[in-house]
Amino acid sequence: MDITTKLRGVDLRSSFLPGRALLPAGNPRIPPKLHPFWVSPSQSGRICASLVKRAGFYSTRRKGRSVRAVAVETVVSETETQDDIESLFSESSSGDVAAKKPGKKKSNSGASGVSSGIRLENISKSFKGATVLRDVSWEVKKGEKVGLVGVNGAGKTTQLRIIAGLDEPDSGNVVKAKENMKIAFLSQEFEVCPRRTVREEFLSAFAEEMEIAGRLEKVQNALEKATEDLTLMGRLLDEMDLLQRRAQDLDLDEVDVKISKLMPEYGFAPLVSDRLVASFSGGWQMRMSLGKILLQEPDLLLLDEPTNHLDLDTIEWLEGYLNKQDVPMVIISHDRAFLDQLCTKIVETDMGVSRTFPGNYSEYVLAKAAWVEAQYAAWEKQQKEIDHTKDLISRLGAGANSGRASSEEKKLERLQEGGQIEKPFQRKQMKIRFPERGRSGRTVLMIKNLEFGLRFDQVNRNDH
Ligand SMILES: Nc1ncnc2c1ncn2[C@@H]1O[C@H](COP(=O)(O)OP(=O)(O)OP(=O)(O)O)[C@@H](O)[C@H]1O
Repeated sequence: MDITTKLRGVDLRSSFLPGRALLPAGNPRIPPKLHPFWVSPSQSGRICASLVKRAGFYSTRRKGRSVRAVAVETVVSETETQDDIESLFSESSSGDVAAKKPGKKKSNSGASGVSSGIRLENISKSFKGATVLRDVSWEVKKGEKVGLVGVNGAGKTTQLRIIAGLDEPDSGNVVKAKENMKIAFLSQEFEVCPRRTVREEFLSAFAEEMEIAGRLEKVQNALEKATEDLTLMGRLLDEMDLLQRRAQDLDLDEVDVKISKLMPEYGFAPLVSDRLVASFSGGWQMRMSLGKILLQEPDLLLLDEPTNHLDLDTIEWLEGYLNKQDVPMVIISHDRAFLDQLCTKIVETDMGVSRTFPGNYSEYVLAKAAWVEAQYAAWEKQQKEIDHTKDLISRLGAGANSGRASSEEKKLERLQEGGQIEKPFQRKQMKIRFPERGRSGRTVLMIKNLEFGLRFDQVNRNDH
């Protein structure tokens, strides 16, 4: 039976006034396709007409009496409405604000043995059986800017990904100065949304603050509509109080101030606040991306090739800006001048092994050359000693000198097992020579009476 047909001519808007509907939990007499809202004629004032999609009369028994009731299918189901209201409330309304407070976290500094930043301890990582990192150890502290260098595929990005928790090491630890450390990662692909305005883009950095602001607004709206339901009003007021305390902890009122202060630092005039991100060049989008990251006040900043695709002016701006920050930083860059301007320490990864050199890139190049030289000299000296000992053993042989021969053998064992110095690995430098050639003159190539053809037997051979 089509209940809607039966209702034809009934003006629902005049019959049902805004309000909440009653729910006849699982009443089997209401057709399943009709949403089980029902109101008896005496309760008809409690349904919101704007929500009504279909409705119909039906008979039911209440307290032994047969009553005519109305089944109503609503646009928004009762369950959804109920869920919407419930979604406004925090999981725990105990008001444990401190536990949720970001930025004011309990510091366990010292417990890990790292006062600030992070330390990599014996990190190893292989991909498909190929070892990329072998017992890699180094650290970065507050005020330090570490440049990660190495040839393509040396494992630089892998180290950043392990620090950021995007990859797991096979063995070893990343020791952090505190739990829940905020680690920011600026990669070559700047994370900006082209459809946002500049101000909206910066606002998106305050995800938690924006969530609280949005929830506060929803609770406020719900409160205005809940004037007839005192229980709900009470719950909403409690929720509002909780949210307001969280907003205070997060300095919600300061968000706009922070953005207004930051924009000129990044070169954005107040006038461009409402311009779309899409209308800015890559360099300006990088500024937004970096700005958003630093607005979150990270404990560690990871930068992977930040200067790629940037013009010279923006690179210089970036150098100046990063130089003023004392947040621990790890930078991967093939731009030596950039590393020279910023780095306080260089960590080189070569054949899976890392070595730390104090200073900037140029200082690293000199120190590395000196290290290779010293290492080579030490290796050569040890090789001579090994050869000499071997020679001595073979000459002493058995007999009266056997005692001395055996002590030399022990010495050789010690040299070969424990203290053997590794020969420093030096990559072959590619040498490209362009021989001097005289000027070619005006005519570079002249072809005269050239003929070309194939013999019949050659054509046949090619066919097979
Ligand atoms: N998820 C993966 N699966 C398989 N191999 C990987 C994976 N990630 C990295 N590798 C390999 O590990 C090695 C190190 O890669 P990584 O990106 O860390 O090097 P890189 O030093 O950053 O190189 P580049 O300077 O070219 O960016 C490379 O040989 C790479 O192919």
